Amino acid sequence: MATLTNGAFDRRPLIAGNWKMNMDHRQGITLLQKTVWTLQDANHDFDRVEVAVFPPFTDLRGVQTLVAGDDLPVAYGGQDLSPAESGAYTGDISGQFLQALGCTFALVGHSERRTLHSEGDDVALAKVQAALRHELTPILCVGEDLEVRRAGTHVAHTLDQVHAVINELDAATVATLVIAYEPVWAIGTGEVAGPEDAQEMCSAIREAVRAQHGDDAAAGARLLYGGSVKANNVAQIMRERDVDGVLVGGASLDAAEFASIARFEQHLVTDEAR
Ligand SMILES: O=C[C@H](O)COP(=O)(O)O
Repeated sequence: MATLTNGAFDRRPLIAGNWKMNMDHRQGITLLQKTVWTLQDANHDFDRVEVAVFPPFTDLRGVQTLVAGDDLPVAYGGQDLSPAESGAYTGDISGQFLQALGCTFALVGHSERRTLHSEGDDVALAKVQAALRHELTPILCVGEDLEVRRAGTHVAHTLDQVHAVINELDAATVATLVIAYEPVWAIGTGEVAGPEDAQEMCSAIREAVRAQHGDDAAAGARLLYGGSVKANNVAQIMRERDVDGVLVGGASLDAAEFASIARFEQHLVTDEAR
């Protein structure tokens, strides 16, 4: 979490909740209401720390109606999108549809897509480009599995995934990109990469962006950590210099827990007071 001397963030922190294949369209509305109400009751400054949710596709229309109707200060996005625009792509959802539903973001290249749907870096690039065509901010997910981590080649492996996308984009676009480092071995397992692991990779990603696209792109790109983030470990992760936010799975299904994660600054104060 890079901060300026006046205490302002130089990149707005992003707390993102990926609901994965949980919460039907009714449950999703309730969860979102509870999450936002909890944050509003705590006077959360949504302009200072951005909050976004990633519901299943079938929830998005309801989420849009709720957010627009109640003027909720929360962003939302698709968990995936098609690399194609329209036509004979059964089961796909296009960036155009997400844009029409008011989405701000689209997750791309999540490890569950890479593993369960055999999506490689070429697909991730095509999806990032599709998102950009529709003014959606892609959140490119990258990271290594346990085998790669044990072999000690995790940095090179993850940077290959990053380069496969950023090398095909211009510097101005990369400056707006969000990249989420999610070590696969820490997703949904309760295993959390240490804050130093998150910093090691986020720093390496930022330097890779700088080497490819220069200082402005490196200063602008927001880098997230994801993998078993909870209220009780978010502060240590967010304290790291190159970590600008977190991508939360399981804990985003609990409104109080996710709200507490979004209010990570409170935990920083508490930790420092100990
Ligand atoms: O997209 C979120 C990540 O896969 C992390 O999931 P998790 O917080 O349940 O480990």
